Amino acid sequence: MSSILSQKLKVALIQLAGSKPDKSANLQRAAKFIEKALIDQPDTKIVVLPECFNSPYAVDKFREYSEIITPDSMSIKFLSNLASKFNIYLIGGSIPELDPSTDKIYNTSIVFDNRGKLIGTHRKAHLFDVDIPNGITFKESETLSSGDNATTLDTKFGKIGLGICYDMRFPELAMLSARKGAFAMIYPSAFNTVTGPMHWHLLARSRAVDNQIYTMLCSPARDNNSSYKAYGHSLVVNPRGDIIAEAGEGEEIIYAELDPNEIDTFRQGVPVTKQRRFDIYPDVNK
Ligand SMILES: NC(=O)CC(=O)C(=O)O
Repeated sequence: MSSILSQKLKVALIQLAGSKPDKSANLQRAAKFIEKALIDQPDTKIVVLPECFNSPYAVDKFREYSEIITPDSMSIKFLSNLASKFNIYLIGGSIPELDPSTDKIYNTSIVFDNRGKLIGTHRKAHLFDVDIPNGITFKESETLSSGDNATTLDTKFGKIGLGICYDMRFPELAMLSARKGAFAMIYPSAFNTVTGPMHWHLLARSRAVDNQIYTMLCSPARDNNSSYKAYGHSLVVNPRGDIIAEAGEGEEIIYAELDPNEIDTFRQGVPVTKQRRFDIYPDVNK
């Protein structure tokens, strides 16, 4: 039986410093860290950047920093060149996207193959609208619109599912990608110092165990002077729910090797993927 992951696969998650007002400087910083990752681990095949890695994560800034997604837009061109230069699949975190046909803004992840081709986008489907007393109030929907799709993409190693940050609280997206055969869910993210300690590890491990796949969460580094204090702790979790790589709070790169054998062995030992009872929950049989 062939595995849903075609080979052992080295990945790098770049926990970049919180983005500064200058978008081009943020892109250059991402380039510097991608280059470092490839020097440290030359056979890295997938690199992940954080949510809003080149723009402030702030409701009143999304429109100002937004880009129309075309081959010539600043972030697309820049990341496409990096992906082909370093021969990597690049999960380009997320950027604020302007849809010119509706004038709506989305929080959109952009993904490139190793030749620099944009192979997919994911618009954050669940907006982070929360109000936790004595904690945090944030309302993305003041300026963002939500995407309407679950996203699963083909790579030459197998399929990956994509979500952005708050999307990981909704198991359905991961479940749909896993059902389509994804070997991993990748979430460019930016939890904060209130919700991070509560749920970050729990959600990453849950989505991995629910589906017996890898999960990767890539956060910005914490900036204590920022109004939004990112949690950090970028993570890679294996299909058994073990954390196999974890960052601290500062700027750093974490590395992991994904192994098809880990998926296959655990799925054979605990065969939940074959034991589902769609007869008793036909409404989730998609
Ligand atoms: N920032 C987010 O989208 C999500 C988050 O911080 C949380 O779910 O907690």
